[in-house]
Amino acid sequence: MTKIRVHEYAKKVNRTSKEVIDELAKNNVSVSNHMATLDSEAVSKLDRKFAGNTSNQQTSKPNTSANNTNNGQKNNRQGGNRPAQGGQNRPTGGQGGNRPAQGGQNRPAGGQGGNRPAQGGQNRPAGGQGGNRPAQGGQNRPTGGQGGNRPAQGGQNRPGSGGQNRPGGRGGRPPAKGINQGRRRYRPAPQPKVEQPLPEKITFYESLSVAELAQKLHREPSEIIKKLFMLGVMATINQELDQDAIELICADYGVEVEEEIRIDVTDLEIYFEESEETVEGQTERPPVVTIMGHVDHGKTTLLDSIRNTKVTQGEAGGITQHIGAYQIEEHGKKITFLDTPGHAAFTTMRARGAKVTDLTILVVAADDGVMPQTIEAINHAKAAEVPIIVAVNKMDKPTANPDRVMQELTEHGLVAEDWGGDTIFAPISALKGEGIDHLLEMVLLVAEVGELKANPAIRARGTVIEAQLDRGRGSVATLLVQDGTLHVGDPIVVGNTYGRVRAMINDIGRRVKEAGPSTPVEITGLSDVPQAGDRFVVFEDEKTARQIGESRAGEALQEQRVEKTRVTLDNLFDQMKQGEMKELNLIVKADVQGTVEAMAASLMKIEVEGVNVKIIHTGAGAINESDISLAAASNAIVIGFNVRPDVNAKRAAEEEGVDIRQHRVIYKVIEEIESAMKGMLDPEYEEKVIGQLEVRETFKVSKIGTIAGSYVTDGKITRDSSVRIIRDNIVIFEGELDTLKRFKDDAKEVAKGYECGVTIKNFNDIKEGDIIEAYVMEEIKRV
Ligand SMILES: Nc1nc2c(ncn2[C@@H]2O[C@H](COP(=O)(O)OP(=O)(O)OP(=O)(O)O)[C@@H](O)[C@H]2O)c(=O)[nH]1
Repeated sequence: MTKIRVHEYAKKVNRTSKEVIDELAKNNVSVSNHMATLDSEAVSKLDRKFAGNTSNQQTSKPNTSANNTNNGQKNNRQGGNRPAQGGQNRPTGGQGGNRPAQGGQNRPAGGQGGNRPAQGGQNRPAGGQGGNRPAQGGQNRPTGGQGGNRPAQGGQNRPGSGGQNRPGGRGGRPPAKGINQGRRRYRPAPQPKVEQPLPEKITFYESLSVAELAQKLHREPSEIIKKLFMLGVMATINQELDQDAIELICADYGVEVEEEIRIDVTDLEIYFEESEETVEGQTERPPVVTIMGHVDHGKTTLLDSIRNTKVTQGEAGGITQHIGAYQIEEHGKKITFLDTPGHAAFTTMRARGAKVTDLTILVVAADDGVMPQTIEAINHAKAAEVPIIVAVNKMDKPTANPDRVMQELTEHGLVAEDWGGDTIFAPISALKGEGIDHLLEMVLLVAEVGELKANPAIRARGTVIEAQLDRGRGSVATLLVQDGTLHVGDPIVVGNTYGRVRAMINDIGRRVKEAGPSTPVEITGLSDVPQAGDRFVVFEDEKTARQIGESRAGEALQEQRVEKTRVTLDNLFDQMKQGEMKELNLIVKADVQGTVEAMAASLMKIEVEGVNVKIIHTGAGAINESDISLAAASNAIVIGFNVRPDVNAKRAAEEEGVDIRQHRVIYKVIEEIESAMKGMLDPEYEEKVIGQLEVRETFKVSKIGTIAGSYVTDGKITRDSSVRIIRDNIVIFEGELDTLKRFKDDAKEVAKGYECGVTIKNFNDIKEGDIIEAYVMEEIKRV
């Protein structure tokens, strides 16, 4: 037998040389040092002490892990050291019990370990692991190497044993991560769910989906769906619930619900609403007056007369600038006049929802009496609910007949005070400046009754009177401050534009630093040119103004794309159904007054439940721009009987989306309105050109006629198309397609780039070079 040295034996039994030497000493074997050789007797003595445990000793030494795995599986002592490890040692019934085959006992000692050098040893500083993994490789994986790569195998990883099995081994991998089996097994045991308490109150905006409601109530969506089901509502998790459903569910849980009201900060109108803050501190403000009337009755003369007599006092030649509005002082009280020619501005502004006028002066020439535009003006003012003062002008003229004016106006609902009515009539001569003072006093009187108030302490808000692009100064806008005080430097949003008030000029061309309620001023500093009638609002800082201005500009662009839904006969019924229409406003124009009256009377008789017909204006003569602007402002339909819209009216109607209906037979008008109100208008069709063909050859076939061998140059042609034959840019025939063939077969349609044979019903005179236009009639969807 070969001799073995002390250190060799020590190594073999995994002890230190010193331990071996000590043991030898105990057995009275004396050795000088670790290099000493041992005889067989000494070895057998040592074996009694060490040999039986060789493997144990090896595995139990954490630092000698390289050897450990070899023996791990059959190592009994290991269990003692590491209670949870190893197949044999599984104290937890679940695992061990489930996997009897796993333990090291079942395996030939060392077999596995031998296959898995990489596993236990190097990767697992805790040497015992080798013992922990009897199932690896051996059982499940015949190839040991593989086993080594799959540290999470086996029952060891089961809940409860996992921690023990993985004393930081696996080269630092978190337990079971990245291993499919392991992942599932590591899932903590399902715990009974603790229900979160219900909230006391929830809020919502417009609607909530089932999932959102569940989240707000801290409940599972399935629970909500069940409840809805019990309430007779079948819902899915993404289904939107309306207010009723939300309230029902919340009532069931005893949770309070509140609908959020969100304010659209970009809607400038909201800043015009009175609040406690704005009402408190309100003081009297000057009235804002417009002047209306028939052509040549003296509007401009009156405006000039007032301005010259009042504004220029002390401001000799002061008016260098015309800003579209001016302010005068009468008896210490100010009056603001909107100096806009005619009533165009008045109506455009109202069409845009701006109410700027507190009262209107209706100028009627005493020598001419009530004329069509006088009536229009009355109707405009009435529709806007603005009080009217009648200025009976040209009283200086010998032909003046104020009584006639009074008489005529009575027919339009304006009855003079002297005659028992409540309309103020002021006889004037605009040219001579007579009666102006009295007129202004009357204005102040009406204003007083109106209790016009504003709060000069708040941030300014108001309306654009006019605006344009000035070469030198950029965007220039005349604003009427309606509430608050406007200052130079104020961050401002005007319509869809914004900026900072750079400079302010008042109505007499002076630079001012601030402008209070009812004051017109011209400002510069806007990023773009606003439109007359646009609202403006001052904001606390420039950032807010910019944000709101920019988002309004974006919205405006969007809106341009989606045309405004004005009432038309086509959408009337829908609007009625949606409850948006209670009154159908009509403007009736006809060739002669008699017809106008007859038509108005018949229209008034139309009875359809839910809607009243209201005729807001009638007149003899062509449909003009003023009719359109009144219609746009009042959401009315214009009916023309034997009259047509003039060019401007046509353009305006297109721009504003006003519906004009032209007829020649009275009963047709009545019928159309009535059926529109009942939602029974016949469908309307629109022609849609779908393709174009070029005739390249023709063939005459007896019995069939002329076949046009054609090439589709654009779009397509379908079997049911109507066709138009165009020769030298002139339509020579319009009719139906008879046959459409590709080679010899009938074709349903032939697209661009293909040839086809075409015959046309009742038309054989087709020639080479003719163009065939194919079109279909499509039903127009009613908006
Ligand atoms: N005699 C007399 N003529 C007047 C009076 N007021 C206006 N006129 C004259 O009537 C004509 C028309 O006056 P304007 O002020 O231009 O009338 P308007 O209503 O502004 O007319 P349009 O701007 O065309 O709508 C002018 O020639 C005026 O001089 C008045 O009080 N007496």
